[in-house]
Amino acid sequence: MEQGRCTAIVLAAGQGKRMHSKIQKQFLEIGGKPILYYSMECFQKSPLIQDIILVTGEDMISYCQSEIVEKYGFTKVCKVTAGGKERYDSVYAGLLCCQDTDYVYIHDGARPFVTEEMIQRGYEAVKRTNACVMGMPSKDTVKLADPSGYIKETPDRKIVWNIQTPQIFSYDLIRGAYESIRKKDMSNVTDDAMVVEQETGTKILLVEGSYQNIKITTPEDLAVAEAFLRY
Ligand SMILES: Nc1ccn([C@@H]2O[C@H](COP(=O)(O)OP(=O)(O)OP(=O)(O)O)[C@@H](O)[C@H]2O)c(=O)n1
Ligand SMILES: C[C@](O)(CO)[C@H](O)COP(=O)(O)O
Repeated sequence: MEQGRCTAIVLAAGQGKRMHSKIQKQFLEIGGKPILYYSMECFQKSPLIQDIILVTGEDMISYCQSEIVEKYGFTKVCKVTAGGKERYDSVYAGLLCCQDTDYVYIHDGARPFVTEEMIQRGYEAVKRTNACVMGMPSKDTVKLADPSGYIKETPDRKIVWNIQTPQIFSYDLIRGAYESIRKKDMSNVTDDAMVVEQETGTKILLVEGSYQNIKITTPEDLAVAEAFLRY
């Protein structure tokens, strides 16, 4: 069976405000290498991925080119491009750079623990469904709050998942969904699945990621990440 062409869009244009560090978190080091290095390395190694588009801040493009792409030999990178103010602006910038691709893996550069097995699981799922996202069943009980901070509802934990990246879609589907939603208010959009949910009738499959596939967001996540590297 012919293999579909896959492009990874790796997002590294965020400011990392919740990390409170001088350097944007994706460039902070864990295990002696930038956080961004680890997911780039995984997509570089995966035989399923043909191209990588790295999205970063306008002022970090030349740094990424020399200190990430060239330094670590990420030969699959076909474009380092400027992102936008919000995550969804950066995703859209990445989508505009895709060429002749069948599937896109949209991945947070702040999630260093993506694995080749996850990329494989995502590929098998997206070929069947056109849309899938990595996640894990919630280990905690989840409450929905009312505007005053009281519990409004407790969803059945058996159907609650915490969502991760990569989020994987057929290119035409995600590009069309983004084109359509960009004309509207996007302020509630926090992941790519939401764009497909809101703009299309496509059912999106939940695929097991891993409990290690954390998004490095706040300072204590750095200690957890260092521990995972030694694990
Ligand atoms: N305008 C943006 C915002 C986020 N991201 C990327 O999207 C991923 C997930 O976003 P998040 O963890 O929220 O990163 P930041 O926006 O950098 O963090 P914060 O919200 O704390 O500022 C990160 O890899 C981040 O670099 C991006 O490419 N462009
Ligand atoms: C896409 C995401 O990583 C899924 O959990 C998450 O929604 C990104 O949110 P953030 O506020 O941009 O970190």
